[in-house]
Amino acid sequence: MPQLSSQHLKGHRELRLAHLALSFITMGFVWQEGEEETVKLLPRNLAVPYWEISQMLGLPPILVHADFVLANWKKKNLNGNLDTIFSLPGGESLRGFILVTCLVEKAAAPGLKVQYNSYNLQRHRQSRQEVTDYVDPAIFYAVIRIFLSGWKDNPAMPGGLIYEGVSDEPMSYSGGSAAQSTVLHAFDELLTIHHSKESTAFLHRMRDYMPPHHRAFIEEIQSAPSLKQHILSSGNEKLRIAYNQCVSVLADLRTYHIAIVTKFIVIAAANAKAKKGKPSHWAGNFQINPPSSLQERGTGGSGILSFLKSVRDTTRAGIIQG
Ligand code: HEM
Repeated sequence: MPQLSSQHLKGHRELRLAHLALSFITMGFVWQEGEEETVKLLPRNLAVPYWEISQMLGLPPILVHADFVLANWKKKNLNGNLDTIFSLPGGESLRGFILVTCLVEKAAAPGLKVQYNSYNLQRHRQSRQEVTDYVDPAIFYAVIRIFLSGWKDNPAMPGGLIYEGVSDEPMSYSGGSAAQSTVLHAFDELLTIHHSKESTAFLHRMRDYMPPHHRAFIEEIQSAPSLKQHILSSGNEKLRIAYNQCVSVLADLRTYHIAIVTKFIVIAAANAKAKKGKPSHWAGNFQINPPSSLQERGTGGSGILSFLKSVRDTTRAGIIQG
């Protein structure tokens, strides 16, 4: 592959498309042999343009949620049906995972506009239910997940990755995760939800994987006068009830997400372990060979269930008592 030049790219859209393309090529290159034969060096013909484009966009040189989901869709036909632009192994399940997550983002958009209310969060929850319809947990666990993994806090790549022609020192970056989605960060800030120190540290680190203007949007909500404080000092019962509804639905959404993660990771891990080495060790066309380094951790690198439960519980603790 010749070394690509980033000089001819014009405007934000072309840069985002280039980041998306190089991210998919990089994840495919790094994880093509599974977790056993991981590479230690990204060749310069890939690393140099990837680094330059990432610098221009203020994004890290790894696949992020803003690539994988937010930029990776196109209209399939005039009816507006969607398709992904780039793919990795995982077939229809991968397509379902990307597009359903994309629809969850879309469902959240009205909630991020001024008419913030619990109805929008309900819609957010409904669209998430489709993950179970379109994504096979066995394929998600054994085939898709590894390609979203990063080279930070990952025992399969403890030394990170050298970006040849950029630096001689290896660099470490977390993998793609919906924890990098702006949506729940924005809801948390709007409702003044305080998570534990450890969870906050992880979630704030995930903000470094967002496009800079997404991060700025969250910070702007954070620095604005507190909605919760206003409700508390107003003594207005209707406002308190409306606020509490929002907090409850956000906590319910997180409970639902925990159920999804249990199905797609915890139960899928147990099933994969039980089948290991057996001839039935196939899901559709894909052989089940799940990465062991990801058994306990999310692709973003978190210790999964304790983190998700803590975040759900601190959300619920935001309720204003009457
Ligand atoms: C098969 C479906 C899904 C699985 C297996 C899954 C798994 C996970 C895992 C393991 C984490 C922990 C962070 C990490 O280390 O990556 C996480 C966090 C998170 N996920 Fe998902 N996820 C799924 C679908 C979604 C969807 C559709 C969304 C919606 C945009 C979403 C939003 C989030 C958010 C916002 C967090 C951060 C924790 C929080 O704020 O509650 N996830 N997910």
